Amino acid sequence: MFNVVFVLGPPGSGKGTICSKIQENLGYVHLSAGDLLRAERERAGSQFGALIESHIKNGSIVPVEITCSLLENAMNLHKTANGFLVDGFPRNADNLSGWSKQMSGKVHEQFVLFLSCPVDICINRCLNRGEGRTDDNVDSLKKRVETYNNQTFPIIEHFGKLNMVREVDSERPVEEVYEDVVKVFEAANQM
Ligand SMILES: Nc1ncnc2c1ncn2[C@@H]1O[C@H](COP(=O)(O)OP(=O)(O)O)[C@@H](O)[C@H]1O
Ligand SMILES: Nc1ccn([C@@H]2O[C@H](COP(=O)(O)OP(=O)(O)O)[C@@H](O)[C@H]2O)c(=O)n1
Ligand SMILES: [Mg+2]
Repeated sequence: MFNVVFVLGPPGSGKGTICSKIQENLGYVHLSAGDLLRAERERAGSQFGALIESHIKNGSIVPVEITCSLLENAMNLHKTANGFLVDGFPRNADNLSGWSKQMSGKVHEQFVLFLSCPVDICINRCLNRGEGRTDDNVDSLKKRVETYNNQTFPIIEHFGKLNMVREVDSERPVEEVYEDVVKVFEAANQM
């Protein structure tokens, strides 16, 4: 049974930044759904490259069968991890139902880390991220924020009703955000 923590929040809220610090210090393996999709897009011989790129540019969500299989394959490469940080997933109802279908009985979902940050700040962070991503431009960001508001936030609310959401204000400097995030992990694991 793999321990899983879902990490959600608007684009640019700091999911990747915080996950890499947790991975470094707490023995969880960071799996970014976006990074896995970008790697699959680049993989020679992938039949999904063009489909993935069109979703990424449009800020829409790739069908779960693709994303969930990438996540499960990556988890199987790290069988001894303390747990997995599943970053940027589940982002819509299709993601959630596909995950449940494919992963139930194989994973224990510990909690959802929700990094909350005002959207205007998030957009500025993305525009200054400097990773050369095809979706870090004003047009794509508008669509990504719309997708977040209409599809992802309802998923966070769904987990909220199950008392699974741990919200941390990620508008603050990284060190302060991280300090609070560590407390959440300590409480969950009684470290
Ligand atoms: N707490 C923070 N304060 C200021 N900048 C941040 C903070 N967290 C992340 N960043 C920066 O914002 C950008 C987006 O962060 P990232 O971790 O990629 O977010 P996400 O994965 O949620 O899109 C990066 O350039 C990162 O260095
Ligand atoms: N579960 C997911 C995660 C990302 N994606 C796609 O990948 C894009 C980038 O996701 P990301 O997690 O790397 O973006 P950030 O929130 O880190 O900025 C999203 O806008 C979607 O198009 C997806 O389709 N399904
Ligand atoms: Mg990210």
